[in-house]
Amino acid sequence: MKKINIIKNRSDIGAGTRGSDLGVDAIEIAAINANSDFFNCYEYSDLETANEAVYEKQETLYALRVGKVLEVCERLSIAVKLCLKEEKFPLVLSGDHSSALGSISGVKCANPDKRVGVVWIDAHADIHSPHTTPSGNIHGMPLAAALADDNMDRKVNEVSETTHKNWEAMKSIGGISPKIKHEDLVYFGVRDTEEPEDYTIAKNGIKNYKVEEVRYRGMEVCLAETLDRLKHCDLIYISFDVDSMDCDLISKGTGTPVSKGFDQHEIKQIINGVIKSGKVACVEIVEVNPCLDNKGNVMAETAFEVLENITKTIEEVNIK
Ligand SMILES: NC(=[NH2+])NCCC[C@H](N)C(=O)O
Repeated sequence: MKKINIIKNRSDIGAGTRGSDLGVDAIEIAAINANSDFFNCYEYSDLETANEAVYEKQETLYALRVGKVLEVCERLSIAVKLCLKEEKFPLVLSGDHSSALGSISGVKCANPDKRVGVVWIDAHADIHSPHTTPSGNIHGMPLAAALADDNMDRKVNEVSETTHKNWEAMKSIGGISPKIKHEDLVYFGVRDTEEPEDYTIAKNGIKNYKVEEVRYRGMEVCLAETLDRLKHCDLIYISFDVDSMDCDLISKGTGTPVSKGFDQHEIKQIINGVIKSGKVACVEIVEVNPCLDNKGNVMAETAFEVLENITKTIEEVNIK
């Protein structure tokens, strides 16, 4: 059986609001307060961050702190790759969602000949490039980097030479670019996008299982379709951004909260359903921000509930 390795990546510099670096510890505190020894049961590694970059003067306006985000993604990529090479299962807990580029890169670099699919559970599409971003925040860009797709048809920003150089490096972490294909990406819960994102999603026929669609057509049907869409993929990476959940129902403890999302039971069903395919190589949980929680530590508590539940499924599928 593959051993689970928890990678704690307390990096928040890809977000516009500080505090998601504390998300990992908030989840750990949620576990301790629930009398769970979860975090004492698994091997873990702490990734070195570059959060001091928040104090630097910003020159790369359309990819804020890009040099440092690149550094952290490279580090995470190596950690995930090593973990997979050692036949372990990387369970990644990150701060902001820019980290997903590191995890996807790690999965791909450990398996350069394999086709990697992505299930992205999020309120946001995170498929901007520096050329289209409305904010400059790189947590809105990891998928564009993994797909190596700048969406130049919808270019709105003039990017500087430094931004360009670093963004090109982001697209080619580990020397493989692109890491994934558009048809191997499936969204769940995306409901807060900008026009350039809508354009590229439509142009490339990327499927988004909206909250209403999942409820109307049924989870089973949507999961079966997802696995069918990803049938040509050898491996699957699952990214769970907690803002995919309904911020009015759960909590606002995340950088960019959005209403009308999933509840935690639906999230467990999605993640467990995909894990049961036996193809999942890595799962990541991101964007818990306890500084913004309007209900104490509820977002982290909910993330822990999901984490504990899906870990059981990872172990069950592993045992078989
Ligand atoms: N991972 C996230 N929370 N992403 C939010 C992105 C929001 C917006 N689309 C932006 O690019 O700025």
